[in-house]
Amino acid sequence: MSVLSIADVWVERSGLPIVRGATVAVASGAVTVLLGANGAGKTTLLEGVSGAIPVARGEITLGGARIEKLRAWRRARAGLAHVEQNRTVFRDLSTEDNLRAACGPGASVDEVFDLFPELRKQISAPAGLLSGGEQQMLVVGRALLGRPKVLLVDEMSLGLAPIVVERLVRAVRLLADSGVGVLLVEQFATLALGIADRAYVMARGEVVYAGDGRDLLADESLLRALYLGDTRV
Ligand SMILES: Nc1ncnc2c1ncn2[C@@H]1O[C@H](COP(=O)(O)OP(=O)(O)OP(=O)(O)O)[C@@H](O)[C@H]1O
Repeated sequence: MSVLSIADVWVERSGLPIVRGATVAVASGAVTVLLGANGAGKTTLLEGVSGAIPVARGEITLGGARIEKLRAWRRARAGLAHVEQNRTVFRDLSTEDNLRAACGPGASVDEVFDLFPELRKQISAPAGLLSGGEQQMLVVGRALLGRPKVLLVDEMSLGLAPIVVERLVRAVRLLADSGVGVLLVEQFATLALGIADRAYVMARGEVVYAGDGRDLLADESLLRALYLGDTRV
């Protein structure tokens, strides 16, 4: 049973259809990866789902309720968290205060420190002085403190060293194991598929593959063909 269901969703930018009829299902307690070449429409789809930009057509259901017409903050309140591509923290606030500002009812900053012990060591440091990887951990941590049902994560690896990306991807897997439904857009395809339950590939605004993450990981030529947008495979 999907906690987030995206059905035949179309999203436009400057009047052009960028996402064309995408259908994606995200289950609780699972990692669903969304792959595709640059410009395929992954970011646009996530922004349509979170409400950052409007959806032109289609249905989005979160926990059984339709959300595609709600404003972004209402979708967030309904349990949808969006970690956007350009990580932003309150640079002058400490690590701890960044987290406290994001704490939802019943949530504790210790949950984030348990997931990312390296942040505990920087508890009093201004967030602007953290490394890129630590700032990304903080962004993910802030999102989880809102107790989301679903976490949309857009290329958290941007500009980070592979070892740090691996660390973040493992943490995302743990979040899913705790019950959150994760939709992960990631340019490190094999790394993401390594923790994924289900995978989708987009090409030129359309979903061209939907299937088991492990199947795709095991079939490199299929993955390559999908990235090139060859929908005949
Ligand atoms: N404001 C805009 N007006 C028109 N087209 C746009 C606008 N913004 C983005 N696009 C186009 O939309 C397409 C999809 O972009 P999007 O960022 O969603 O792709 P993506 O799959 O996330 O790729 P990337 O990995 O590069 O972020 C691209 O071809 C891009 O040029």
